[in-house]
Amino acid sequence: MSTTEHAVEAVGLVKRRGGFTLGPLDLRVPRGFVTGMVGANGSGKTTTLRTLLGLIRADAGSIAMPPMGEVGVAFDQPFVLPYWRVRDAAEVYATSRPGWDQNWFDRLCRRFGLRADERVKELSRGQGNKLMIALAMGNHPDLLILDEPTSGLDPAARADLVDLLREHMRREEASLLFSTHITSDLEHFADYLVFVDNGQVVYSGPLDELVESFAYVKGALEDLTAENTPLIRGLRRGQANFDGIIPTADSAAFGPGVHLETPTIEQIVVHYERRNDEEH
Ligand SMILES: Nc1ncnc2c1ncn2[C@@H]1O[C@H](COP(=O)(O)OP(=O)(O)OP(=O)(O)O)[C@@H](O)[C@H]1O
Repeated sequence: MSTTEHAVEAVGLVKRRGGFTLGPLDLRVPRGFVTGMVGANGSGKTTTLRTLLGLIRADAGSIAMPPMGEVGVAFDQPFVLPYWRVRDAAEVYATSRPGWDQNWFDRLCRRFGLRADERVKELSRGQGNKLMIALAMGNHPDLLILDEPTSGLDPAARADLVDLLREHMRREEASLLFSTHITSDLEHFADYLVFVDNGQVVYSGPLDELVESFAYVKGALEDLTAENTPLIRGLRRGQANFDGIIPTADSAAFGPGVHLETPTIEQIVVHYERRNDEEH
């Protein structure tokens, strides 16, 4: 086991796909913590994860991470064949994953409501996701990389998955990197955040620091001035009011009538990604 403080470290990573370029970007996943990855559709989250894992080849950059057999991986496009039964998928994984724990996999299947004799092609999208997660976790990997693990899951199943991942993370060495569009999955769960926008990492660091560095601002249109308007990211003007986010350091530029509050992650992501009204 490596003693470095990062479970994954990529430097100067570049991947070109059609007209899209990912990077150059640096990415570090702290060992022993939960790192969430957010970004708009097409911003490059899946490309980043696949490139880190060597599933697609990087055009430039260096990547340090454990060997594939020791990493638990789940993508929304399954690595399993449609005519396999759940138990066949487990057999294949058992031969390629050091430390495969069949009892643990069976327990995960029971928890997820998956039957060993069910065929992969007969699973719903959510059940397919659960199977991929059970397979990914079947050998208690130190590093889990999950691409949108909660998509397609109903609210109870989502909450249960987050609980399961929390239990997994109690192990000292466990590290988790996962992408999501459901920012509420990150609240009270992720320690670090990687925010990808148009192929670039625009933030990578502690989640708390990101939340503290922005304020959600809401006020009447007459409170907007030539000085404070350019400070607002994702400015949205309604009939009488506006909202957006600003760097916390710029709070003093807004008068007492303007309401400032700690933003949710969703507010940061939504306002960061949206263009200001006048740019539409
Ligand atoms: N197989 C491919 N060939 C060419 N271009 C691709 C391929 N897959 C993805 N792309 C392009 O790479 C870009 C990033 O896609 P990617 O799937 O990484 O985004 P994402 O952030 O995971 O999006 P989403 O949230 O919708 O899953 C997109 O613009 C897409 O068009």
